[in-house]
Amino acid sequence: MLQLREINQAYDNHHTLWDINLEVAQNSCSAIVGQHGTGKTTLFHCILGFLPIMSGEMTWQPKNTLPCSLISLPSQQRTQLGINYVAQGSPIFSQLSVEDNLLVALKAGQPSDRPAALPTIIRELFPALLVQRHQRSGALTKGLQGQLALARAVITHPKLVLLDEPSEGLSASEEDQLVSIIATLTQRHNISVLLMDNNLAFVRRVADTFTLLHHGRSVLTGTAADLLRFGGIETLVAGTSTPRVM
Ligand SMILES: Nc1ncnc2c1ncn2[C@@H]1O[C@H](COP(=O)(O)OP(=O)(O)OP(=O)(O)O)[C@@H](O)[C@H]1O
Repeated sequence: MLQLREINQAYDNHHTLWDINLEVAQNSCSAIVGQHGTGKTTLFHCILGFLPIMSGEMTWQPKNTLPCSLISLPSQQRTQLGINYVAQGSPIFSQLSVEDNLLVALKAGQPSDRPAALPTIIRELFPALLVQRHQRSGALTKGLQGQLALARAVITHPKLVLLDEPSEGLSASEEDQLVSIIATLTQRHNISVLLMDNNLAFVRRVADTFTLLHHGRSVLTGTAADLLRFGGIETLVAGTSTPRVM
């Protein structure tokens, strides 16, 4: 549904992304891994339209629609096409209740005369948030704040959601919940996921495919099972070795 071909990007004269190819399929979760400063955030920002690219093509084609190029579209139009984003650190309105956080996100995505009730996707995927719906959001655990940020992003049924380091700081049980939520999003709700995360154990559990970025280049792609086959990815992602596969 999203296809990137030969994407190049530079901050002034600092060439950051080099000939990046990437595909996110319908009903799938894809992961980008790579050491700090290798260009993961920059790539996300190019997809979201926050940053211009120098060259390359980005084609958007959800199921049963004609392909369109994202390149010339401003970020707001990309959101309207169904591309949503959860930035790092679970961005929420911490002074508002859980329910108000969700309703604000819902109202932002639909005409104001619609009744404001929490949709099924929230009831089905985030039962723990419903239990705490009157709680001040800033008082939630880190894991539930992450769930709330994700719930805000999917409440309007986007087609693709980009997640920045979603497993960061989660306990084992919070990570289990997130794996299950993402599987349900992709398989039952037709919302594909593109995430960046260097927690490779998490990536193996949650993703169908991965792309390894190294110094702004995609040096390895494969299925999540392939992550186990290639030795040394942990040290590469941690920045303590150089890639053997180019
Ligand atoms: N606004 C900016 N202006 C100039 N250079 C930038 C800017 N943002 C990032 N860079 C540079 O671009 C390169 C890629 O940074 P980026 O943040 O995309 O990497 P990352 O893989 O997301 O890193 P991290 O895992 O630490 O978030 C780095 O060399 C960084 O210093």
